[in-house]
Amino acid sequence: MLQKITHLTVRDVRFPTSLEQHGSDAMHMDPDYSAAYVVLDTDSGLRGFGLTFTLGKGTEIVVRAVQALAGLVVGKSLHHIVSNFRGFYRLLTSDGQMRWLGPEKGVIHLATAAILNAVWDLWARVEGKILCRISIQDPKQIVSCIDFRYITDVLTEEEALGILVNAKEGKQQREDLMMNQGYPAYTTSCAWLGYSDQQLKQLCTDALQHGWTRFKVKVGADLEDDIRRCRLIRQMIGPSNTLMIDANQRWDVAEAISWVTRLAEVKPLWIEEPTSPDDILGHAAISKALAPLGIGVASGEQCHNRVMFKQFLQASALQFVQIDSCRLGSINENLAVLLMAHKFKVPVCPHAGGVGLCELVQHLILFDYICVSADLSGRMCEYVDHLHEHFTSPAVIQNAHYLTPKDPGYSCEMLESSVKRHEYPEGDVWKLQINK
Ligand SMILES: C[C@H](O)[C@@H](O)[C@@H](O)[C@H](O)C(=O)O
Ligand SMILES: [Mg+2]
Repeated sequence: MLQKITHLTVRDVRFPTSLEQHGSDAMHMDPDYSAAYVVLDTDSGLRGFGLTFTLGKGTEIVVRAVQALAGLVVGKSLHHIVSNFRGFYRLLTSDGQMRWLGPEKGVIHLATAAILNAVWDLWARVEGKILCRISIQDPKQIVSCIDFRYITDVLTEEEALGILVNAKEGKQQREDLMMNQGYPAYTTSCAWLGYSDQQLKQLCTDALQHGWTRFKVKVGADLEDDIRRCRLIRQMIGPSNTLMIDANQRWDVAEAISWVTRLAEVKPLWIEEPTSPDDILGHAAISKALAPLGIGVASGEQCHNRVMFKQFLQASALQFVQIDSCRLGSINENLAVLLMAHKFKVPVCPHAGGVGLCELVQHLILFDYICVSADLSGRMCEYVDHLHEHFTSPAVIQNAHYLTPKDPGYSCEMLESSVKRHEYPEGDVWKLQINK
């Protein structure tokens, strides 16, 4: 069976997380974690599920962008797509008219991610495997999914293949380790910017009891508040646990350096998104200034494509690469970034949280460890404890590690009942909000 894609559905699904300021940071004070949620139907009856993450308003624009791309997908067979996955990636990203809307950035790229995530999910389901196991199979197949256009000055197809072939050694032990112990995670759930000190303390106490050892705190709106909150959390977690801070692009370059210098006393491992996500040289300047303080720079959740990541790496502007499963063009583009990060010896610590991001990115980080980096030092994947109950195969955390997923696919199928209730604006949850 060729698994012909007969239909694409896309829905606007929003969760009112802003009501309790979950997810709030110095630039996004009231996010409603949302998704453009894609379902692909096939003639075999099997379906593929994918999504891209948004913050509420504007999700309808991403939905329209997915609809605009749908004609490139419907009617194709999965067999046809995956036998030339690079070509299919290009088809979606290089349409002679629609590429003007990007290229490979912004709404059109988020839409591409949602569709491609669903295609990867379908592929894994057809093979009856969890997603990361699909890509673990054969290095040649992996590189055939990557579009090397614009990055061959840093990574050629042959080099990529070399990295994957070299990493074959010890693969079984790494797979076993992931099965038994899982992938190390950190939590961002304790210290969103809108949380009170009391809430922060309570959540931190609970997290410590559950075995968390790595914590991220939102900063950037008010320096005195940041000093107080960071001292509080450092005091609670003690000197040997890990603390990271995240400013979500709030500062100019000089301001970032002076602000973070004031926070150096709490010994953060990294400052995340100190300034505009497009300012590669700005990040390089900040990295250079903070290196003597032992603070690295992390970014990636709004780094819009592999070309940007290439330049960040070339300019030594990042010490931690934060791939995102919905910002880049799905697994195809993330594979390119994982391989470039490996070449530059920069650890990958993915962005997750939101809605569905933990479910998706856990597959990518497993792939990274098993097939590319073979290394866990300095590496961890973000975890946020919200909205997992809406998925049919939610990410599972045990002892602050992501356990290897079990069900075939890419783990982002939502419960139909949840989708119905949260569909915007006609779902019950929103009808209630709107009528308040
Ligand atoms: C608006 C969102 O919650 C962001 O604050 C979040 O993705 C954050 O930057 C993170 O690193 O988890
Ligand atoms: Mg962040």
